[in-house]
Order: sequence, then C-alpha cells, then structure tokens
Amino acid sequence: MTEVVTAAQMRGIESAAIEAGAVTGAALMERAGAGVVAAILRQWPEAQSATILCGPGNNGGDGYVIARLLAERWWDVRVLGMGDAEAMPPDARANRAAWQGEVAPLTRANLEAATDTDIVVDAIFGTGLTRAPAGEVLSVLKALGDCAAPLVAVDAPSGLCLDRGIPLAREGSVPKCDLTVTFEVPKIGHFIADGPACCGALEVVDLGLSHWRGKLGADTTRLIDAVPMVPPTEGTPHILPNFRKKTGHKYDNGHALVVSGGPSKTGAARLAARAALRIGAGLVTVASPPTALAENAMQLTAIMTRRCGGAAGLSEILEDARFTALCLGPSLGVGEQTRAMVRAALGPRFVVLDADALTSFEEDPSELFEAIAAVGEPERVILTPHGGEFGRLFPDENAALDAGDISKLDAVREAAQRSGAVVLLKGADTVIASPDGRSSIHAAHCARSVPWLATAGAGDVLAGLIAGLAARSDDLHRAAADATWLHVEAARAFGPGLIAEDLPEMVPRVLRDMGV
Ligand SMILES: NC(=O)C1=CN([C@@H]2O[C@H](COP(=O)(O)OP(=O)(O)OC[C@H]3O[C@@H](n4cnc5c(N)ncnc54)[C@H](OP(=O)(O)O)[C@@H]3O)[C@@H](O)[C@H]2O)[C@H](O)CC1
Ligand SMILES: [K+]
Repeated sequence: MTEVVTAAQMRGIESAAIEAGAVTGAALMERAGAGVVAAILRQWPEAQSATILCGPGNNGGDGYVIARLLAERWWDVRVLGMGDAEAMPPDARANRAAWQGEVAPLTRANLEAATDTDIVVDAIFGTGLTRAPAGEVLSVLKALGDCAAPLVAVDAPSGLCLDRGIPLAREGSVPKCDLTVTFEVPKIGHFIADGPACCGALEVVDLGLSHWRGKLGADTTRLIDAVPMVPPTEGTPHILPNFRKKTGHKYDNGHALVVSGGPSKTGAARLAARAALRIGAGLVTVASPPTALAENAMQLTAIMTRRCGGAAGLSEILEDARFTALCLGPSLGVGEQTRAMVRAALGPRFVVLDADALTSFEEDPSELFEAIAAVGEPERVILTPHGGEFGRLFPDENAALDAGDISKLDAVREAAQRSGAVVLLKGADTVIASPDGRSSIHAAHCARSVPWLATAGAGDVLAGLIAGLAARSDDLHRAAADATWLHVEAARAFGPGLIAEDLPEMVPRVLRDMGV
C-alpha cells in the first residue's frame, strides 16, 4: 500500500521542506529531472533523440533540466517552450536560462514538424494546472495524441486534474502517455477516473521528502491507501497477516451467513458463500427460502444451508450470536421483503449489503441510512454498489461526480458520511471510504488490469470475499480493501476466459503465492 495525496498536499510537503531549509527548490527540480531521465533510459535504452515540451511553470522547469541532462548524454534534443521566460518561477527560469540550445515556440505546427524524434516529453503542466487549457496549448495537447513516438509525462499528462483524474478541458484533451514519472508520492488523479488510462505506466521518483510527508500523517482523512499499478513482487508483506487464519477452533474464524434468493435465483448466494469460505471464514451458511432449500442443498457440501422464511426467519437465525458477518442482496429481489430483511440483518455483526439490498431503497435511501444509524455501532455495515446502484442511493453525489464537480473519491467519502456505512464503489478504480474518514483507492490498471473480471457474478464473489474476511476481522474497511485486492489477484491468476466460479478457486493459489 502506498499513500496518495492531492496536488495541494504535494505543494505543502515541498514547501515545508524548502521553508525548513532542508532542500532548495532548485535541488528538487534537479532531482525530479534526473529521475525522469533515468526512467527514460531504463525504458528506452536505444533512444537517442527527444522533443521536450516545456510549460510556463515548474513542470516546464523540470523539462529544461531533462533537456540539459539528455543533451549532456549526446542526445539530439529539441525544446518547444511556452510563455515568457521572464515570467517563469525562479527555478524554472534559471533552468530555462541554463539550456544552451534553441527554444522554439510551443505550437502545434512545431510539434507536428518534429517527426524524427525517438521520445516526446510532456512537461507542459503538472500540479499547477488551475484551469482548462485553451487556444494553442489545447491544440498541442490534442495533437500529442497522434504522436508516433513514445510519450513521457512529467508528473502528469498535461491537462489532467491530479485531484479528480479528469481532463480539465473536454475529452481528448489529455494525451495518452506511455509512461508518467511523478515525484515523491503519487497523486489521487493518477489512480482514479481517466487518470490511469492517460498516465500509462507510472513511476515514482523519490525526492527525499519522506520526513515532511510524514507530517501529513495526523491528517488521516486525506491520506489514502492505494494499491500501486505494478504487480506485487515483494509488495505484499503488509497485507499478508490480514489473510492469516487464527489457529484454533473453526468458530475462532467466524461464521458468515449469506442470504439466498428464491428458486432459480440462488446462484449468486452460492458464489458469495464459496468465496467467503475460501477466504477463510470458519463456517459459512446459506440462508435459503424454503422453496429454494433443495436447490441450494443439492449444490452445497462444506457450506451449510438453513431454512429462512423472510425477515422473521432471518431474525430468528441471527439470534445465534456466533454469526459474525452477513451478506445479503445478490439476486434477493427488489422490494419490501428485501427491505424488511435488511432491517432484520442490521445489528451487532458486520453486514455486507450488495445489489438488490441497495436497489430496494432507491425510492427512499434515507430509510436505509436511518436503519444503519439505529444500529448504534459505527462501521458495522458496508454498501458495495456499482455505478448504477451508487446513483440510486446517492443521487446528489452521483450528479456532482457526473458533472466533474467532485472526484470519485470525494463522492464516495460524502456517501460514507451520508449513509453512516463503509461505501465501496466498484470499478477498475474501486474506491472505499468509511465514516471515520479513512479511504482507499484500488486501481487495477496497467500490469494489474483485468478486463476479464467484468463478468456476471464477479460482484457476488467480491461481496462474499468481504463477508468472509469480515467474519474473522474487527475492521470492516480493512476487510473490504483486502478483499478488493484479492479479487483482482484471483482474476490475474486465472487470466482471460475467467468466469465468476473460477474466482474462489483461485484464492488458495494467490494466498499460497503470497506466503500466507
Ligand atoms: N512537488 C515537488 O516536490 C516538485 C515539483 N516540481 C514540479 O513542479 C510542478 C508544479 O509546478 P507549478 O509551477 O506549481 O505548476 P505547473 O508547472 O504545473 O503549472 C503552472 C503554470 O502553468 C500555468 N497554467 C496553469 N493552468 C494553465 C492553463 N490552463 N493554461 C495556460 N497556463 C496555465 C500557470 O499560470 P498561472 O497564470 O495560473 O500562474 C503557471 O504558469 C510539478 O508538477 C513538478 O513537475 C519540481 O520541479 C520538483 C519538486
Ligand atoms: K506534464
């Protein structure tokens, strides 16, 4: 896991270090530029020429450092610069002055004339982008999409909002880069919405500011765990203990209950139940309507079945305090019966509400939120919507998200505050937020991209993984974040051709490979 920060937090870290006299802005710019050059040389060892596009601020300043360092290696370097050198911030101005070669104006025509280049470096805008690019620079950004040469972004693909992961101008205005090299710590926009697709591979250059980064530590509501876009090599020890079962009795590892839909609507519950058992809940039971009991029992062995007649039946089952987590919603049906079952389910255990358990409250989401508040214990409930279900429960947050007014992260944070539940909004960029302010982003992109995970029933498996982990945990947010990671790892381990049934079967291999 790694932290990710907003653009403003990054500026805060940088200025705290400079103000403390620990480092100068010029030294940071040199480290940043050298880091980008090292990444380019690693990635394209044969390249010999570059066109560097430099903006009017410090991102452009990094570009002039890169130009100088590549020229010192005898590369053929062409620089296209934007704005008046005198108006640049001091360190950028100094590096522009130190560049010995020509600086041609940054125009679309000049960019298109530079066809004989091995690499194009986008150092136009980074964290200082304040408004939508327009005019000539917008035209340049659009033309960058047609560049034949590999495109390397300095800090960010220019035009990308690093807080929201969306283009500040309209679509097509952020170049799709092959490599983005950012500094010290990734920014939120690298991981959500359009960010990952625009960034390409992401590398992080250490600027030596960890001491000042640590000072943000108390501000936990604004620091986010994120799963990096690279596959875990030695990167899992921190989460490994979360997957270890307790030695002892099966009840020491919790008992998860999954509520099944009626006849011919039972598969989703069985998928969730199998995932819950595979991830290590000590016991798993499927609570089934009497009419579907035979159907469920015929297809379950290690997983137990219980007859459950509606909300009253569920309340009766839950009198057994050994049920530590509950999953309901997949294929349960939309309507009052499901609402009643949700009300019966809420209580002192962890409850995963998914699918129909969410849609059933579309008419009046506040009824759900009031029922959650009535539990009286924080963070007992997690809502796991996909985008459509999120819009049904949180129309205001969803409208602001669609309009680009707030980020996916902020939308989910607001939803967690509004509902009093942990909220997990699914996607290739899954965002999890808790009422206590914790938030996590899980970006399954680049090497961890699993398009084949978009398959029927995969969401039911995720709900089951969360319930199974929560059943033997005391931290629902953590369980959700770990389950999200494992869900993607299971899909990666199987590969294309995956169907939902395969996901629980891959769990043992993933756990074994990570050393659990
Ligand atoms: N964070 C670090 O530790 C380090 C960061 N470095 C690099 O610095 C940039 C951030 O530099 P900054 O100068 O703050 O911002 P930018 O270079 O990204 O952009 C600011 C300039 O761009 C102008 N601007 C902004 N939006 C637009 C627009 N839509 N159209 C035209 N011009 C725009 C802005 O003009 P203003 O009028 O708004 O002032 C500025 O001129 C960071 O990303 C890193 O690359 C350090 O070098 C190393 C340490
Ligand atoms: K850039």
